[in-house]
Amino acid sequence: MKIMISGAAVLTMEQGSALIPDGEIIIEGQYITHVGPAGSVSPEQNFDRVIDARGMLAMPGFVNCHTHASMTLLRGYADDLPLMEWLQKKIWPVEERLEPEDIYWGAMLSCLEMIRSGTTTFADMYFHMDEVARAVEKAGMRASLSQGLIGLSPGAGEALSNSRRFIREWHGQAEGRITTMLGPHAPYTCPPDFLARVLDMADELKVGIHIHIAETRAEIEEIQQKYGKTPVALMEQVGLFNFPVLAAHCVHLTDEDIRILVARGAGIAHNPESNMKLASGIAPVTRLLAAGALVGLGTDGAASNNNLDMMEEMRSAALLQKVATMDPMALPAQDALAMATVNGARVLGLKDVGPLKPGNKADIILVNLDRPHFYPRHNLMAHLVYAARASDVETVIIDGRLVMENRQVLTLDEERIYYEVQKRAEKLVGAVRS
Ligand SMILES: CSC[C@H]1O[C@@H](n2cnc3c(O)ncnc32)[C@H](O)[C@@H]1O
Ligand SMILES: [Zn+2]
Repeated sequence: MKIMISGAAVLTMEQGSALIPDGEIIIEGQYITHVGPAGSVSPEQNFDRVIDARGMLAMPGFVNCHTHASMTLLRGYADDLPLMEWLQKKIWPVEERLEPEDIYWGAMLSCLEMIRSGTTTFADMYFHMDEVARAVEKAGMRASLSQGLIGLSPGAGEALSNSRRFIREWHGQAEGRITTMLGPHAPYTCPPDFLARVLDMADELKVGIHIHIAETRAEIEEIQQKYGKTPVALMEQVGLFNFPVLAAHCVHLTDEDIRILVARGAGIAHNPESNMKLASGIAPVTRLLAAGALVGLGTDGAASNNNLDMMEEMRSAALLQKVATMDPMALPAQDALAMATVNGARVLGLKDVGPLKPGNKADIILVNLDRPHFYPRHNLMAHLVYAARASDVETVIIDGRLVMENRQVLTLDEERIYYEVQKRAEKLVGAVRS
């Protein structure tokens, strides 16, 4: 399939975030083969599709660096609680009852919500990940998937073996849109001896590790009390950072923790809305970026956010750093936008995903600029971070394929998803409450 997008303002998000006011993009198969100003494509070329994108902004799709897709099933089920109480009293008891089909439909709802808000790639950690992989394949999204592992649970050994099978079966599937990692949940659920087994497997399979680290004060106190170290220092001691790491949260960090994360090249997924809602704290993003850390943005699951909207997440990230540091220049729009897109792709180790340039995968969204909140046009990047909303995303292309056009999702049956999710959520929560 050869597609041309013409007439759009193109925000390439290449170094310096170049904006082409009236641009042309060519997509051939999965890849971008041309990005240039109007008139740069020779008129003799033939295309299967020409998308007239006048009045639109073309930009890289959002990369949600940390979520639990199927937790859309539990959206609004447990709110206004701190993390440990939320997990132990509300979430884990329901998760024990989840059937594979529940996970599939929760992930389908999540894909629908993400596509409709311009997310093209997400990183997921959960149970029954074959079902999430099936949903990703069907939706046409790109994803980095990790089977969640609770080292303290009786079934941890079996879950680890199942991770090996999952990685062997799914890594590189869906025309390469699916990649995989190992997913030990957190230092407080995965003790060092279990993590050692996870690292042996990472070495065997040559995959990275997705883990929650330093999310709450309670975690810091528990790990300090058990091991006499911070969670990051403990992870350094067990050898975690000898592998590519996707570290979710990183809220409570010492200067030494930041030094370790930067020196070891860890990717960090910042989740501002989940951290606010669970009152976990404010991640030191400004300090991390100043130190040279690689930081992407995530929503966390829909049970602690409560949506998967990366536009909103960008705005929250920028505003939160300003208020935390009392500095209005903290996390400017351009940096928030980079975190939500191209830097997110780097955090997930996706080498040919990110900036709109020839040779990169065609993961492109078209944002409708014909809206009151996008006028006047002083600064489009500021508009995207401080004024845009998810419904401004008009069209989504992933891996060179149209998955949403004029707000119609082409790969998914919305009505069926709503029906299945409502039915399953009622069964699950009703069962726990009764
Ligand atoms: C082992 S699968 C993933 C596991 O993580 C739980 N979870 C969801 N959100 C968070 C969070 O913010 N911190 C820690 N754990 C979280 C989820 O419910 C699954 O049990
Ligand atoms: Zn999480």
